[in-house]
Amino acid sequence: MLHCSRPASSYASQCTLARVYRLSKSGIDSGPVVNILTTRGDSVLKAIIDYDFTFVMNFISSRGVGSLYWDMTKEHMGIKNSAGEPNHDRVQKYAGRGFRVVSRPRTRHQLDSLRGERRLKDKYSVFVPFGGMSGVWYCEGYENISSHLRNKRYHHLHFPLMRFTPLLRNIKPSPTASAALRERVRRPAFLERLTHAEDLAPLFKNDDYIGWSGFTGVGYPKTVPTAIADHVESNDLQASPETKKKFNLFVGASVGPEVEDRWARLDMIARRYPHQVGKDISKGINAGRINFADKHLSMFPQDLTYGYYNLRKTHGDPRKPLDWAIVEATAITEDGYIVPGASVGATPEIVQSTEKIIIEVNTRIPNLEGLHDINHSFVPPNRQPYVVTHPQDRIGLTAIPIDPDRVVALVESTKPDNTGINAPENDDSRAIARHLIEFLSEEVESGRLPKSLLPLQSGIGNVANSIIGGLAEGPFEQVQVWTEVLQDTFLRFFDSGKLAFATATSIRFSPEGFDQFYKNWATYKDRLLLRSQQVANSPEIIRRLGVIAMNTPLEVDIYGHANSTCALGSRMLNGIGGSADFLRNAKLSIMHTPSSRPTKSDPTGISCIVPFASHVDQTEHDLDVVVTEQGLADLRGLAPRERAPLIIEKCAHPDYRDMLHEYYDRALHECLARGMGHEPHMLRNALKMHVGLLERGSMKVDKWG
Ligand SMILES: CC(=O)SCCNC(=O)CCNC(=O)[C@H](O)C(C)(C)COP(=O)(O)OP(=O)(O)OC[C@H]1O[C@@H](n2cnc3c(N)ncnc32)[C@H](O)[C@@H]1OP(=O)(O)O
Repeated sequence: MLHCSRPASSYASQCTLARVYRLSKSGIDSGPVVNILTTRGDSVLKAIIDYDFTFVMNFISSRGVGSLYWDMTKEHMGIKNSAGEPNHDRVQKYAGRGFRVVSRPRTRHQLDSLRGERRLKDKYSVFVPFGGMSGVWYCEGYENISSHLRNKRYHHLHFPLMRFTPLLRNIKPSPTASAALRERVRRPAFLERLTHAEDLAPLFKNDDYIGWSGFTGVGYPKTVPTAIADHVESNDLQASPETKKKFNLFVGASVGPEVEDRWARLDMIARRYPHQVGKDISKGINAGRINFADKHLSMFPQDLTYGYYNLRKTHGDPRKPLDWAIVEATAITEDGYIVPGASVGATPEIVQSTEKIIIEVNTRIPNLEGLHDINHSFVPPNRQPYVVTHPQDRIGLTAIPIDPDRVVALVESTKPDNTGINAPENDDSRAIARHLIEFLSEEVESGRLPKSLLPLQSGIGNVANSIIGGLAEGPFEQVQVWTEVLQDTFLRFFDSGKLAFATATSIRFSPEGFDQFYKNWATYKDRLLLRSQQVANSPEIIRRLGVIAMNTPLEVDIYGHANSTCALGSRMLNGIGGSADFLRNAKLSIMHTPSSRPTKSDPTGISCIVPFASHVDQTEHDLDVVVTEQGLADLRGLAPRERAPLIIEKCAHPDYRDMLHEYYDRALHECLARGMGHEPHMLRNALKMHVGLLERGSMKVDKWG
């Protein structure tokens, strides 16, 4: 039973308030209480807005639930609106409910939201209407219901002002669009959603599912993720389990370390799919703090749209795998479509799969309109073929279509992509490039490849850089590239006149490479296309074009199984990336690696040719060629017992060659004697080299035992 009383209100006389009815279960003023306010004016909201603490700025009306300071309410914080005794009994009351009162707001956002005039429908408010409308209405820039509802139904709820202490007025102006931004954003309605990144930061809740644009450290959002990290750090949110924020982060591939590694250092990442590069993120994964699932890059966007990543998500709209997409654009079209930067990655599927979109328009990076070819993702049984028969075929749009109603905020960014220099070439990588160019020349001579080769895919790292650099000086003309990432040496390849056309999903140039690229944009732009990773890495297209795929593993075993991801079978490095998308489907599947790598105690302590790969990403069924600086093993058409001696002889480092031959000979002898000699192993010794590395810092084995 509810009791109703009508207490005198101390503030009723100050405003339009007529009556306060107090409902409580017990009839006394303790326990949960509901105040029903009636006013003399045309709306009760003025009475609420005139109240002198932000605590009571959260209310239920006949139309819905509103909060004028929802970010502070979430943080259990209230701000005094007028002079008075800090231990005032009304403050104590809220303290008893777990709030704390601050006389000075702590963040710029809090200051800003107290600035001068407040309206019910300003950008700091949130209103959840009852019935008939889906979703949350975020005022002004945050609205996601149709504008006629906003304008018509809520018009009478506008309130002209709120009185605040002069100290807190006009602390920070609203963002105004720069001339550069106005030029880039051709849909003016989006400019009305222009927001400070730091105002958005408190909106992200623990366990939110967040997608970012970006791929191999380019085209990722820089400003909002930095503001979120600043908010977490400056408010010391990670110190307590109650305020701690850990997010589920989905990005096409890696992004700049200044954001991703920082999030990892602040322990803000609960889950990260499907590829990453960075010391701190990898440390977080291998220390067990971050759940990472490594996925073929062609499959990640489709799995997102299939709803595989939100199967266990317990909040939000189940049809929307992500709560937020934060994406970088270099321009926005009249239709509100996003023109990405130097990568496309999984952005089309990320914006397709999200409830809310925040766009960072980067006015420092040139508008790259025309560089992209974008497809929409359909799910089976409505999936369409990608009708590409030549690398230069365009099959999509020049910008990423989005639902404009889902765009909740726009932020201007002027931060560059943080790419750093490309891995430098060295003697080993040049030797590998020479072996490969010789092999490809023989293929042309024998008629198995045309003179211009077939479209090339090249991974990242110094070997890939050397191969492409070598091709710039090599014998092949009118070469085409169908790849995932372009590195600096592609500029040399273009400039040599030997590269006719290249398509990828990302351009990962060094800062100097980008300078050269942007300066000479006119000369490159017609010979280049960026596509989504689902198309760039599409098995269907790779197989149709007969791509020549070349990637670096950690280790290859004597039968042709390769490990690209887990050092010593356990320690995750970056992830499989697109290597297996290409190697599984290419016409020529090539893995290149130095034959050995140094450890602290032994300059050749790691052999990249091992008896048994400690983790398998690419299998013997996929690989055609293994090449190291020592030589090249052509495995095509060979059975496992033919492959092993060839790989050891051609590819192993001399420090390991005899040891590996002995392993194979003994394994063969033992397994044939048992009638199980198809792919012979001595299981007791198969990982002995790895154990040696773990225990002694070297893979060298004295005897097999
Ligand atoms: C985005 C894309 O997908 S591009 C397309 C191609 N993508 C891929 O191929 C993805 C998978 N491949 C990769 O990530 C890389 O090629 C790698 C990691 C396999 C090799 O890259 P490299 O630059 O040659 O590796 P690097 O020499 O720096 O070795 C990385 C670490 O692994 C260790 N390591 C390398 N090989 C081994 C090995 N066989 N056993 C144990 N540890 C090893 C190194 O010592 C080094 O350790 P550190 O970080 O403590 O110094």
